[in-house]
Amino acid sequence: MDVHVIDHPLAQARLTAMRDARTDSPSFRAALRELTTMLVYEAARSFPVEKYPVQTPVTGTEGTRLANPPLLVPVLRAGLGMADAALGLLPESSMGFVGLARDEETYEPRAYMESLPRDLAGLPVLVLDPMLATGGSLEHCCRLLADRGCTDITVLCVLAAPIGIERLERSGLPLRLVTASIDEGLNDKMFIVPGLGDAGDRQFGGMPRF
Ligand SMILES: O=P(O)(O)OC[C@H]1O[C@H](OP(=O)(O)OP(=O)(O)O)[C@H](O)[C@@H]1O
Ligand SMILES: O=c1cc[nH]c(=O)[nH]1
Ligand SMILES: [Mg+2]
Repeated sequence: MDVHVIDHPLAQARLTAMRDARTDSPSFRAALRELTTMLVYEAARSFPVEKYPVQTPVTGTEGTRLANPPLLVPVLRAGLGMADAALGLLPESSMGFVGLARDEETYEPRAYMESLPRDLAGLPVLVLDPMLATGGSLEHCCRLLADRGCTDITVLCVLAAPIGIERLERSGLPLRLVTASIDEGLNDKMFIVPGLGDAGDRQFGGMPRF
């Protein structure tokens, strides 16, 4: 599996703001939006393009556009904070939604929402979820996509734990990963260390569980 870490100084500065426990929800959401713009920008570097004629005020020339804009799939809740920034860079894209909540005892994902096109053959998908911890949630999401015929999945994360990356690798699913960091590991509650806490709660409120 191709894993790409975005170590640009501006991306790392936004990530640091998100890690900082003193960062409040509005600033956390702003840093996530800005970091998502950078992750999407880098992930899109390899997207196929097509040429088409455009007229400038001076003359005719050749323009460039994405040949096949991806479907965007934020994983609720935490991925919602990446959706608007991704759509801003990819305005031609459509959006599907997957709602998953990790069980606090088994750490397995519980699916509560799924709104996706029935047939994803030929359509690349950009999955948005800031956290790859055990990998259960993203494996579940990517399997839903592959079951609908998707063969080209890019997962965008803020943080990835090595064990989660290994799980996605073992899944054999057709995906690549773009992340701002590969962290050290997980604690006994399966939170990423050093991490940033619960990405959903830090954006939208909730009780700390780590
Ligand atoms: O790799 P995993 O061990 O499966 O953990 C990662 C998942 O945990 C978080 O969601 P959470 O279940 O906390 O739901 P939320 O977004 O509603 O907070 C996160 O956004 C991922 O989806
Ligand atoms: O560290 C973690 C692990 C899973 N989900 C989160 O939001 N944070
Ligand atoms: Mg959460």
